[in-house]
Amino acid sequence: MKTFSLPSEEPKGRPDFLSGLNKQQKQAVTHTDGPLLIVAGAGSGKTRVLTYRIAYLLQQYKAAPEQILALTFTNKAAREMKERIQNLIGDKAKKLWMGTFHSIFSKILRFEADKIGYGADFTIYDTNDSQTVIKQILQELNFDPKEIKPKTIHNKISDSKNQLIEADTYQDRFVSSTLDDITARVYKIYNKRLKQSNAMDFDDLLVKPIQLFEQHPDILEKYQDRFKYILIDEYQDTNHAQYKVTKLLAAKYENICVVGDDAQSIYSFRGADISNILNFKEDYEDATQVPLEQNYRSTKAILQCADSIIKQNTKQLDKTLWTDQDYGERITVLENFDERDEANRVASHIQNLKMKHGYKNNNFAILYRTNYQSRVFEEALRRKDLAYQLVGGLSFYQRKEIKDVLAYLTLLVNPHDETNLLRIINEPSRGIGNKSIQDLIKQAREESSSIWNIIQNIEELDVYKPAKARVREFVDMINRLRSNLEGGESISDTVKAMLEQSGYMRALVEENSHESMMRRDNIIELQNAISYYEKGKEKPSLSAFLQEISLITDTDKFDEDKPAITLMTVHASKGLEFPCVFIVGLEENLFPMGARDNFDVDIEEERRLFYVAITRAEERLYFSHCRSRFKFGEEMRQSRSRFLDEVDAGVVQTETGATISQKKDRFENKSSGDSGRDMDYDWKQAHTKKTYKSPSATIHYDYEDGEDPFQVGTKVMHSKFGPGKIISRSGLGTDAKVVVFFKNRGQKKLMLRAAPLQVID
Ligand SMILES: Nc1ncnc2c1ncn2[C@@H]1O[C@H](COP(=O)(O)OP(=O)(O)OP(=O)(O)O)[C@@H](O)[C@H]1O
Ligand SMILES: [Mg+2]
Repeated sequence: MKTFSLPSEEPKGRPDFLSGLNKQQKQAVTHTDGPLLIVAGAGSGKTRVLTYRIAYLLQQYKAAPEQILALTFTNKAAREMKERIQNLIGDKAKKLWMGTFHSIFSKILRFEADKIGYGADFTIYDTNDSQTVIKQILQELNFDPKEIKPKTIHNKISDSKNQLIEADTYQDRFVSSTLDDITARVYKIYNKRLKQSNAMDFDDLLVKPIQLFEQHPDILEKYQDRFKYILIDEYQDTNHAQYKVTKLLAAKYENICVVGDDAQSIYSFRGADISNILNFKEDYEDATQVPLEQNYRSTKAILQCADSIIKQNTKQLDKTLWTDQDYGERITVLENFDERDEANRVASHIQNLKMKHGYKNNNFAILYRTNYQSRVFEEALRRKDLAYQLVGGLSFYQRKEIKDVLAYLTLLVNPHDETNLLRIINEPSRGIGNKSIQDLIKQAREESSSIWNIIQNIEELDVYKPAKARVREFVDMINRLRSNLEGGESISDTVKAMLEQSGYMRALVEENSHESMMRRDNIIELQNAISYYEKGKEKPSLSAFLQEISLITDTDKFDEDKPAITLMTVHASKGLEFPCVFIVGLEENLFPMGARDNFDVDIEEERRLFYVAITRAEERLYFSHCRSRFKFGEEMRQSRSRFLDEVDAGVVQTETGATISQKKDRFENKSSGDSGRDMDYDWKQAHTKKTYKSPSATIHYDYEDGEDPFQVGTKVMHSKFGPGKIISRSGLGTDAKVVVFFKNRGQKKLMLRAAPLQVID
C-alpha cells in the first residue's frame, strides 16, 4: 500500500465555514488531536460536527483524505456527508474512506482476503442466504427445520459472532439447553461451509477483520498508520465487534472521535452495546468531552414532548437540550376506529396541511413500529393520489428473479459459492433432478470439496446418466461466461449473454403470464442498475458491484428530494428529519411492542425508539392510535399506548384543538395505576364529554340542518350501543335520520331527534 505524504503548505487560518457552527460545535470541530467524545441530544448537530470536522482536518492539512475513516450507520449518511464536505472544501473529499462498518470492512477484507484463506471475490451472504445454509445443515443432521427453526439458530450464531464468541468456545459457554447444543454443532459446520463457499455473512464482515488484525500485527499496523483520524457517528448503536475493531485501529494515534446519544440507542436487539459510549472515557484516559446543547431541528413543543418521554427512563446520561425556536404547534393526537380509519385520517391531514400551509409531499413522514403497518397507508395515499415512497419492506434485491440472476452472476466471480450454485443449477429447469443434486452434495461432502470442484469431472461421478450431460452443459456455460468476463467483456454484455445462454429469459417469455412479465421487467431494471454502475465507475468490476448491492440498507433507499411522502419504520428514520411527522399505531403491544416468542421486550428501548421518532419532527407532530386493529384475520381491540399517557399533557391536543390536560385533570382522581390501560376505562377517560357520566335518556338538539355536528364521518357515543360513526344521513329538520355504524353492535338507523347520541372527538 502506498504511503501518503501531506502537502507541505502551512495550515490556513480559520476557514469561513466555521461560522456555521455555535461555540460548542466549533470547539468540537477544532479539537483535532486525541480522543474526543460527544454525547448530546437529538438534533444538536452531532452529525454536522462530524462533517465539519472532516472538512476542517482536510483544510488544515492534518491528514490526506485517504487517511480519514468515517463510519456512519447507513450508506446514504456517508454519501451525504461526503457531498457536504465536497461543498465545503472541494473535490478532494472524494478520496475519503466513508461508509458503514460493513462496507468499509468488506473493502479492507477484499484487499486482505488471502491472509485469512479467502479469495478476494468472496460472496456476502444476506440473512436469507445464511438461513438457507443453516436449513441445509439441519437437514443433514436429521433435524426437522420446521421444529428447529433456521432463523432461531441463525440469531443465536449471529449474536455470538457479534460478541466475538467463536464456534469452538460456544460449546463451553452456552451448552445448557438442547437448542444451544444444536446451535453449537451447526455453528461449526456453518462456518466451514461458508469458508468452502468463499462466502462471508454480515457478521463476518466485522469479525473477520478482528481476526485478521490479531493474527497479522503487520497488517494491523499498516491500517493503523493509514487511518490517522477515525470518526464514528451513532456510536450508541455499535456492538462489541464494532467497538473492538475500531479500538484496534485507533490504538496508534488515538485520534478517535465518537458522537452519539444514549437516549437514541435502539439496536440492542442486534447486539448494540450502550456501554461502548459509557466506557469511552475509561478506554481513553485523556479523552476530551464536548457537550452540544442547542437543538436546531425542532420547535419547543416537540422538544418538551420528547423530554417528557425520555425522562421516564431510569438509565440516562445527564444532558441539556434547548432551542431558540418558537413554541410551535402542540402535538395532535388522532384517535381512530381501526387501521383503515387511521390511514385515511392521516392522509386527510396531509392534504390539509399541504393546502393550508403549503407543505410539499417530501415534508411528510409516516413512521411506524413494524413494516406490515405500511400497507393500509399505501392504499389510502394512493386513493388520494398522494405520491409516497416506501422505505424498507421486501427489497428489490430480495425478489426471487433478482436473487436468481444475482446467483448466476455470483458464480461468475465465485463459482465455489454453494448456496448460489444450488439455487440456480436447475433454475430454469434443465433436467437436473433433486436426486442428482443430492448425490452431488453427498459426494462434495465426502471429498470435503466444493460442488463446483467436483462437477468439473461430472463424467466420473456416480450420478444419474442423463443428468450428467445437463450438468456438463451448465459447467461449460459458466466457464465460458467467466472467461469472457475475464477477457474484458463488459458486465452488461456478460449479463445479457448469461440471460440468453442460461435460458432464464426464455423461460419467462414462454410462461407468458402477468407475473412472468413483471419478473422480466424487474430483470431489465437490474440490467439498468448494472449499466448505471458501470458508467459511473472508472474500474467497474462485477465482484465489487455484487458486494455493493449486498450491503444496501433500508434507509439507503430513502430519497429526500423525491416529491413523495415517506413511509418507514422508526428504526429506519434514525438521523433523518422532516417538517411534519406522523407516528402511527401508538397502541399497547404494537408500540411499545409486546413480548413475543424469543423476543423479550425492553420497555426502555421501546421508549427510546419513541424518543427517536418524536425527535425526527421539525415543525408538526401527530400521534395516532386505533381502538381496534385486524390481527391474524380477526379484529382485535387495542389499548392506547402507555407512551401517550406519559407525554406531558400540556403539549398535546385533540384534533379539535382541546388540550388533553383538561381531560386528564377531569379524570385524574378516577384513575389508579394500570387500570388506565383497560380498554373500556381508557375509552371513557379520553373520549367522552363530561355529560357522558350521567347521560340523559334523550338529548334535544336545536341545530339547523347542516349546522349540527352529526354529519357523515362524525364519531358518536350512544348511551346503549356505545361508540360508533355516522356513515350516512337523510331527512330534514326534526325528521333527520342517521345511519350509524356501531363498533360493537353493527349498523343502526336512528332518528336524530330521539336518539341519545353524543358527539365525541
Ligand atoms: N450551528 C448550526 N446552525 C444551523 N443549523 C444547524 C447548526 N447545527 C446543526 N444544525 C442543523 O440542525 C439539524 C440537526 O443537526 P444534526 O442532524 O447534525 O443533529 P444530530 O445531533 O446528528 O441529530 P440526531 O441525534 O437526530 O442524529 C440539521 O438540519 C443541521 O443542519
Ligand atoms: Mg445525527
